[in-house]
Order: sequence, then C-alpha cells, then structure tokens
Amino acid sequence: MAPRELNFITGNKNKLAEVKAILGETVELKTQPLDLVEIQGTVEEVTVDKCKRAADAVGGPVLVEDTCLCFKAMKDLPGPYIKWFMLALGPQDLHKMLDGFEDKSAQAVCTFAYSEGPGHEPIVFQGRTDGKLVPSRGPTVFGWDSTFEYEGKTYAEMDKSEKNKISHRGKALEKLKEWLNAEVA
Ligand SMILES: O=c1[nH]c(=O)c2ncn([C@@H]3O[C@H](COP(=O)(O)OP(=O)(O)OP(=O)(O)O)[C@@H](O)[C@H]3O)c2[nH]1
Ligand SMILES: [Mg+2]
Repeated sequence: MAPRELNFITGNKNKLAEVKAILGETVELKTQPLDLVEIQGTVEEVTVDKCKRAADAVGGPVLVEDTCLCFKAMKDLPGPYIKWFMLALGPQDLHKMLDGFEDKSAQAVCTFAYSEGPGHEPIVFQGRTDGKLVPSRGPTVFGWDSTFEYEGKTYAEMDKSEKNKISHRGKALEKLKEWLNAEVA
C-alpha cells in the first residue's frame, strides 16, 4: 500500500522547498532535518543506504533523496560526492574543474528512496537531466544551480516552476507520484 503521508528526511532546505512545490497536494509531506552519514558507492547504493539509516534513526517510514552532478569528461565523477566539491569551490569556481576538457557536458541525477521502516527494502525513483557546466550565471541561492545550463539557461536563471518541470528532481518525483497514484487506484 502506498503511504498517505511521507516523512522526508533531509538537512537541505532548498531541496525540501522544491519537493513541497512539486508534490503539492499529492500527499501530505512531513519532514525531519537529520544529517545522515553517506557511504561511498554508486548513487543507488548511497541513496538506499541513506534510506535505511534514516528508517533506523526515525523508527518508521521515510523518504530520502540524494543528488549527483556527473561530468561526462570525468566518467561521471564527482557524482554523489558533488556536495564536497561545491563546499570547497563554490558556485563561481566549480566550472573550472572542466577547464582541461573540451567536453563540458554534465548530467544532474536525483534519486529518491522510500522505506516502510526499519528492515524494509527501499524503493527507488530516479530522474536525470542532461546539461552542461558553464561559468556561473544567475542567483547563487541553491548549490550549483547557477553553473548547470539546460537548453541555454542555467537552472538559476529559470523561475522555480520552469526548473521543476525539466529538472532531475521534477522527473524523479513524477515517478514517485505515478507510484503513489497507482497504489491508491
Ligand atoms: O544547484 C543545485 N540544484 C539542485 O537541484 C540541487 N540538489 C542538490 N544540490 C546540491 O548537491 C549536493 C547534493 O548532496 P546531497 O544529495 O547529499 O544533499 P544534502 O547533503 O545537502 O542534503 P540531504 O542529504 O540531507 O538530503 C548538495 O551540495 C546540494 O546542495 C543541488 N544544487
Ligand atoms: Mg547529503
């Protein structure tokens, strides 16, 4: 049975705001701001492990999300480790990581995992958006939004509803919504 409410565990306020806006009235969204340990591995491994840790910490059903930024020239790195590169370099200098490469293409990947609670295997919903890494343009409010360009505009140059329609997160949440609706029907 699909849940009627979701407990989204995240320490990231910007993610939470987008998830709230995208899910709208689909489901009741609760949240707990836990900072969970994140392992190394593929994005699926990182997200599933984060989900299990969240379920254990909360002792009940949880939703978590992990975001990757993958550079094609770097064989998909930094991927799930993008947070640490962002923290070190900031949005102004992140694009310089690809200075030595012709290929500036990048893919934003968003992976949600839902678990019914401790001991339950998480279900995964993923969305991917192709773009490229560019010198920062637009407000630097959310992570690497100002350096990721999709069809001529950086995420930061789009208004929120425009970003949410084509974003990695929007696409992943479309799959989550389909699952919620299919289970209810
Ligand atoms: O410009 C951006 N547009 C986005 O749409 C977006 N989504 C995530 N991020 C950043 O990418 C890293 C992911 O790391 P991450 O998934 O582990 O997140 P987090 O640790 O901040 O929160 P959480 O793990 O508690 O949920 C963090 O630096 C996030 O700020 C984004 N930046
Ligand atoms: Mg994190």
